[in-house]
Amino acid sequence: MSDKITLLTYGCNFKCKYCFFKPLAYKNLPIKELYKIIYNMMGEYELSRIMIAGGEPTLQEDLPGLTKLLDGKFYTILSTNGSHLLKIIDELKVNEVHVSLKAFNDKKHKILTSKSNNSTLEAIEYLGENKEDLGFKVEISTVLIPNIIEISEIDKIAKFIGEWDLPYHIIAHVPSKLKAPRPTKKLIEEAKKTSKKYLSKVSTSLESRKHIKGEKIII
Ligand SMILES: C[S@@+](CC[C@H](N)C(=O)[O-])C[C@H]1O[C@@H](n2cnc3c(N)ncnc32)[C@H](O)[C@@H]1O
Ligand code: SF4
Repeated sequence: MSDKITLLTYGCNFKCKYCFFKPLAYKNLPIKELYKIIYNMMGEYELSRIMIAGGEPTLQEDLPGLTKLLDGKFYTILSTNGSHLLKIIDELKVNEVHVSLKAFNDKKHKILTSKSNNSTLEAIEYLGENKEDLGFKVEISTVLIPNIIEISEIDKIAKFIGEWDLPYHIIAHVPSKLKAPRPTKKLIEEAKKTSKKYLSKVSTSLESRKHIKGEKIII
């Protein structure tokens, strides 16, 4: 049993063609009730880390309130597409924020997600400029998709975030809706090598975050 759970929030403002998030059903829970469930699980399962993802968690009105309730009791990681992050950033109480930048080229971004990357780039710029004063760690990530988001795009993203030397995580595409394959180990290693030209901290899904098949907790 892992010490980490992922809270999946419902709804998203992007329509990423490759997104593997498939909500089958959801419950509308007041944050205090949700917190009570999590708190009870903490004792039972030795939980210490919570990832808040989705869907797009920053669209949930009471996300800052939830992070305040979790603050100090759990190590909390927010996973976001970054587009609404600046609207709530001052109210968040989290330990890490992971921003996924789907593409640097805006035309590509619009084709892939249905939205411009302007607000995500703005959020990353803010995180970079203020990284010493944020009070949480930051990580930027990109899904490497053969023939769609390739080395040239990773190179542009790494160069952009290189200005602030933000930690970068390269995620291997998991085929779901989009019929593109998984990148090969060679391609992932090449993407890492390219990013290392600009960044001191680059990780890939080859090294971390393996999803354990069949292990699910549903609230
Ligand atoms: C499902 S999203 C939820 C959080 C937020 N909406 C976002 O996009 O960052 C969580 C992470 O999964 C990644 N992701 C989504 N579909 C994927 C796929 N088919 N293969 C690999 N990663 C994927 C996203 O890029 C993001 O980094
Ligand atoms: S922003 Fe995140 S949740 Fe929304 S469609 Fe894209 S990958 Fe899926």
